[in-house]
Amino acid sequence: MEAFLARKKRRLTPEPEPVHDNNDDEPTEVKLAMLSSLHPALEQETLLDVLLAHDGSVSAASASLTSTTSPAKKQRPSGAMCAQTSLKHFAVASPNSSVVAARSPKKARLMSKKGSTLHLYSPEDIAEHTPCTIIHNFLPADLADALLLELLEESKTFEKITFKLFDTVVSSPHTSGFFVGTAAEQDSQRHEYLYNGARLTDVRTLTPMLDAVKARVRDAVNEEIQTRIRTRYPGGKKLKHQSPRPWSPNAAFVNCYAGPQQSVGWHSDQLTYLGPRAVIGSLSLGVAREFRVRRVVCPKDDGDAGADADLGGQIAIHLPHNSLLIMHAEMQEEWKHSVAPAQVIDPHPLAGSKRINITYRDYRPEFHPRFTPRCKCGVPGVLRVVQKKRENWGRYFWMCHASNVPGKEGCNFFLWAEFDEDGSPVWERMKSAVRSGNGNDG
Ligand SMILES: O=C(O)CCC(=O)C(=O)O
Ligand SMILES: [Fe+2]
Repeated sequence: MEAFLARKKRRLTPEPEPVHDNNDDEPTEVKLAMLSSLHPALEQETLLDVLLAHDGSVSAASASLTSTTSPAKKQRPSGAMCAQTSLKHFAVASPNSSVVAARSPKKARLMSKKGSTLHLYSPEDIAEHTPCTIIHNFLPADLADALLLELLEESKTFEKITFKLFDTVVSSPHTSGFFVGTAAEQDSQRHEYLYNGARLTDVRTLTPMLDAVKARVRDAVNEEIQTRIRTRYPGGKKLKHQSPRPWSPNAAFVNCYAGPQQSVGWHSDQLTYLGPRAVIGSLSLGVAREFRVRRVVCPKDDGDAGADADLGGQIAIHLPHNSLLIMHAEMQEEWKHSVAPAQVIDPHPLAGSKRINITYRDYRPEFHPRFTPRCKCGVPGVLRVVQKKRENWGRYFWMCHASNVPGKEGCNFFLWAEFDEDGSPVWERMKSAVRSGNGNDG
């Protein structure tokens, strides 16, 4: 919820097409990429149809295309009628992810093309092509409806979040409320934690229903994490810096989107209090909206920081009422997400045009601001990851957050973050970096 502004458009540099050998064992999307490299003027949909018509033989498909009289003309398939024409339309290789499909290492990653949106509905497609998994009809229907009604009532007193962006104070295009488990946590959140460099004044305690649902979300998320590790991560092992401990949510941000125009801009969630490789459980209630995800692409050279960050298109995950989306450990560092304004919505019988979203989060005790590095402004720093420069790509660092406080200037504090294999901070190594002068090179 901390970042909701659309980023500036940057120059895009096309990525070279992957080169593959002709091999009958290749999955369809790889064959499609081969065919595409042989017939670059033809649409992927057309190529797919021809490929299927030739039983997956690239050479036969290619020969038939070569003999076609007007190859550049798009040939629409007859009877291709569905909401999602084909996932194969989006096949490109993606070189810079820490995660590969464990079961099918040769499989090309599907990614939406620049400027296009790939719409995903089924849990299988979402698990395969995004860093998320989804569980539809997560709660018993009555409980989901009751929780929705309770939060619609709560949301009447939610506020837009405001923060300072450069010299302008901006406010989020939706409202939010923050809930924690106990009165002690409420007090600590009000007086010790910072969000966008500012204190939260409105911190509430979890309602009994939010608390009961938290336990269900916790169990489901832990199961999904294990499945993800087993089936998709290299060697069936958790990611480096991912916590091996069970995910244990102790806070919930609740967002209310009061109509189709309310939204949240492209962002990654702040890792400052969650630590690296954080997992988030996100429950949607009310009107169905599109949750968009986009991979952060490593720029080709540092001379043009972030130049390729917009390369590739976006994937829209449809979030109906009562669906639980799990953002897995690879999400925040390597992907960005947003909820775009909607052109049209289907009104929900209880919520009208409103959508409620609950993100359950696990605030790790070792990332309490009492322990994290403080800058010259005297406030705890913010934890970020290098996403815009090829050099040090994916490395974590602490920096000053005070520049986001309205009316306050920040300092140039910068410190590389050091974590052990399980993502716990290694403060000693960070302190020695400061002593040796390596902590302030940002
Ligand atoms: O509304 C959603 O589904 C996502 C909200 C979100 O990204 C956030 O609160 O950080
Ligand atoms: Fe988010």
